[in-house]
Amino acid sequence: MTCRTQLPEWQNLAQHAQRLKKQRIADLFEDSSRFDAFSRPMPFGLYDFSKTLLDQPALEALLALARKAGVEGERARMLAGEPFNATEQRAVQHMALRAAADRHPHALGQPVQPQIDAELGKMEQFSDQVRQGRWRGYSGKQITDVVAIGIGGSNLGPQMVCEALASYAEGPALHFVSNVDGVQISRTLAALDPQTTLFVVSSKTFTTRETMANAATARRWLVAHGGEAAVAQHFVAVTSAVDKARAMGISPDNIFAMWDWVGGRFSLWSAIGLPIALYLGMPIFRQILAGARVADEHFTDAPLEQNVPVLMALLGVWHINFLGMPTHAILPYDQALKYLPAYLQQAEMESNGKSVTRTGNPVAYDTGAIVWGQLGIDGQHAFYQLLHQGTHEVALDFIGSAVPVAAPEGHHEQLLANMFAQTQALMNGCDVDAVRKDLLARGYNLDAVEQLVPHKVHRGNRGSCTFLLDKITPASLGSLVALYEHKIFVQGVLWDVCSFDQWGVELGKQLIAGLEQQLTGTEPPQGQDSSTTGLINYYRKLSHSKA
Ligand SMILES: O=P(O)(O)OC[C@H]1O[C@H](O)[C@H](O)[C@@H](O)[C@@H]1O
Repeated sequence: MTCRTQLPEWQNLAQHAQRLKKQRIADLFEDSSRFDAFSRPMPFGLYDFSKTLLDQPALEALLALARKAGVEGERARMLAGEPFNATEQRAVQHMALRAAADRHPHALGQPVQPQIDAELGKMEQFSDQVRQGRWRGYSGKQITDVVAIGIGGSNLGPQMVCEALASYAEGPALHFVSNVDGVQISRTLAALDPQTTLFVVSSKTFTTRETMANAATARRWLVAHGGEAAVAQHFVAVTSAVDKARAMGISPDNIFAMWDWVGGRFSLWSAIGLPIALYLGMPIFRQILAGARVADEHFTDAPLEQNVPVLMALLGVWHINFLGMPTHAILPYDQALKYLPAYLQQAEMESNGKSVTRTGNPVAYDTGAIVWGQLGIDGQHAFYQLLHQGTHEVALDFIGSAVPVAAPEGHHEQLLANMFAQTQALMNGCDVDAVRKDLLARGYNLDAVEQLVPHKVHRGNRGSCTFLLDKITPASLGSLVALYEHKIFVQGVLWDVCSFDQWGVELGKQLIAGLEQQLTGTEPPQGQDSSTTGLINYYRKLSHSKA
């Protein structure tokens, strides 16, 4: 495969970028059809990318790159269950988890639908039992609280979804524990009754140290109150390493399977979603899957120029590689989407934060966006100053919903007005003349006006995309998440990187055991750099003086 930067399509895009950098986005709106040309219906909503520095020739050049990179062929390979995760020789079949009955997905030649159906059935049975009070704890009481223990892909998806759809909740109270910092599990357990608490230990590998430490602490707490026999009624596991879960004393009946053809950060649709089913009920979980399926069908069937995740991916490449904007902020204007930025941060950065191509050659261009963000309305009072007047340009996704889930009179309009106002202010800015006029009208004297003008000018021309969902529902949420998943896939193809492995997280993990030993040891630390030695010694001095 030719290096991307040597493709005529890539070079053509560089020329378009040079041309457009002299252009103002606001001026592109002189074309009265701009909104129609640069927005698309998306499942359960509308995607507006008209407020970006893009015109029709540049958009066509981006689509040409997508064709040249073979997005459609690669999509077919992934869907066919080929070893698309090449460095681990695994299929990539998270779409199978929500596939229509007639799709018959395969992974490496093996049908996967029977396993998926069986696990969904098991989730249904178990979550119904717990929610209906038929599943009893060791003293015969119903379950009132579920503690979901897991980290990364085994935490972020369920936590994001449960927060988003909390208004549908009518099951047991739900608590998430991910951090090995003992404060989190201690505080969680302190407020709970062991007789009525169920633990869901989620870990694809069942080796993740943070999760294993938290599970062990929870287990000790339970056993101290209810004895060893209580584990069977109070612990369930979700994992692809069934043997390891059994070794923790969890009964095979209480182990929910996942598979190596589902990446952790794409796994909320599998039994990793068990906390969702317990909290919201299986019918809601199935609606989430159904919404994602609508997005999958859009992704697989819509032509590239109408295909929202393809357009999202292309815009990302445009911003990063041609307009020099390496960071991407996710700005939800809906309280429900509070944890979406954190969720997408893992999904995107762990997938496409790579610096070699699929054949192992160094890339000659930037990959994976640096994803960050938080609820937009809070961000306005925190970091938007930099978005409006800072030296960095940031790619921005504003996400709101037309119909609120619940809002006292006037709140939702105010929220949406804020979102639209920000996108306008960023794009239009406020030039010297407008600032001067405003200050004079406010009665400032001429000297003060001239001093203040440079500080108050907003140069504008800062683009953004807006996702306007009809309403946050289980289906629309499932669809939105699936659209971002597909964006990640397309970007991986455009950048020619392996999006479905994460070797970069391993090295740090390997060093932990040795360091743990040295922290607790008394011999002078061996084999460390002087920085780490100094830190260990400082820690030891304090921890010994505490003792
Ligand atoms: O589900 P687990 O095996 O416990 O893994 C939890 C997480 O930890 C790893 O370090 C990876 O970076 C993530 O991709 C994964 O989701």
